[in-house]
Amino acid sequence: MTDPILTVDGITKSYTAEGPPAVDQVSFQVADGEILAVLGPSGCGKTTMLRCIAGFERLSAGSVEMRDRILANRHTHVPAERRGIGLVFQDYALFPHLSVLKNVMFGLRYHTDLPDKEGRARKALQMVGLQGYADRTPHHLSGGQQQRVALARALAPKPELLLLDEPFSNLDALLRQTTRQEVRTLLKDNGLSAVLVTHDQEEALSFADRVAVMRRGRIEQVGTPEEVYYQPRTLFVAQFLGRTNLLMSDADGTEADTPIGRLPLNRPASGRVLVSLRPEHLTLAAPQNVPDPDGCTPGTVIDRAFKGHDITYRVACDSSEYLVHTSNRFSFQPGDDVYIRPLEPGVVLESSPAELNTSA
Ligand SMILES: Nc1ncnc2c1ncn2[C@@H]1O[C@H](COP(=O)(O)OP(=O)(O)OP(=O)(O)O)[C@@H](O)[C@H]1O
Repeated sequence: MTDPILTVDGITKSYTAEGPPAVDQVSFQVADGEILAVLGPSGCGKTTMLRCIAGFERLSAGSVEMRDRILANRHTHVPAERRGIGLVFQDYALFPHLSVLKNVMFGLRYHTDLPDKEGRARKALQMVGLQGYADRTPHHLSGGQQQRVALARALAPKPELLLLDEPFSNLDALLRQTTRQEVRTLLKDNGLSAVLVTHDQEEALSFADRVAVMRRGRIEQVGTPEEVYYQPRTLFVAQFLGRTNLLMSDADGTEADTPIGRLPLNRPASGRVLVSLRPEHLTLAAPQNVPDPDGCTPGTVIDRAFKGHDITYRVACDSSEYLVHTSNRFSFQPGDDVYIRPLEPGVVLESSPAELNTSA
């Protein structure tokens, strides 16, 4: 990693003396200009972690550093307004009676010595493409535009780091997609570093350069979107990031016997292991197109979900069901006999097969 802008080292936050901490020994770094998404289900501690970095919560343990400056540890707690961090929340928290420009200038309230606050605020509005809206009040803007005003307010003080807490979740589906694309482009064009917290897998995968998957106060895996999606380390990550096929398998080195035949593995393993295969890593073929069924498993199509550019099939093989995601060039109907064939190595999960029923 190039020089990290943010180093979070073993931070822990307990609200109560009993029970597990809300944030439990979380460590990660954010590189200069990087967007990191922290992805996890409701209640896993994402907001608490962000509030610890922002300075709204005191740490129970660990440290937060920005560049070489300690923001928080056992002895130090730099107040939020002196951390040089910009914040954008789910509810834009704009003042309805103030103009867009005044709302953005509010972001500069601690910068008492700044000579031209209005000029700075207008530049921030320009960055988010709202220079023509300075005199309007927020309720004359769409949800996406209001969120961009909130972003301009956070950007006006020129923070070194932006923290984004579910910033797109109040927007409807289409606006959410376009707004997050615009915000990503804006962050990238300006070389800004950001931490986004979200419970939305698609948002994390499409918005971030790296994704940290969080569960029960801990980070379970950090990697590029492709790594966490295609090479999940645990059952939780495999299931939280999308649909997957879980195969109880017997591994002997780089291969395993699985319910759908012998399969190469992404890493060597031995004994009883749980193997994950995404639906798009399986394909189907009609029996007449499979002269040599070696490496294929016979099955029957149970149902299909047509999604325009692709189709997801549910296929029964013996007593198990598998999901198979194919392009719409291969079309089968419920009841069709098919062969199911893996296209990629199986991904060995660190989770024990016994966790299969207790992974929530
Ligand atoms: N101020 C508080 N006092 C006591 N417990 C809290 C407080 N804030 C959060 N918690 C608890 O800490 C845990 C983590 O909550 P947090 O809001 O950080 O999770 P989250 O992942 O952001 O969830 P969501 O996506 O639903 O906001 C939860 O069990 C929550 O009830």
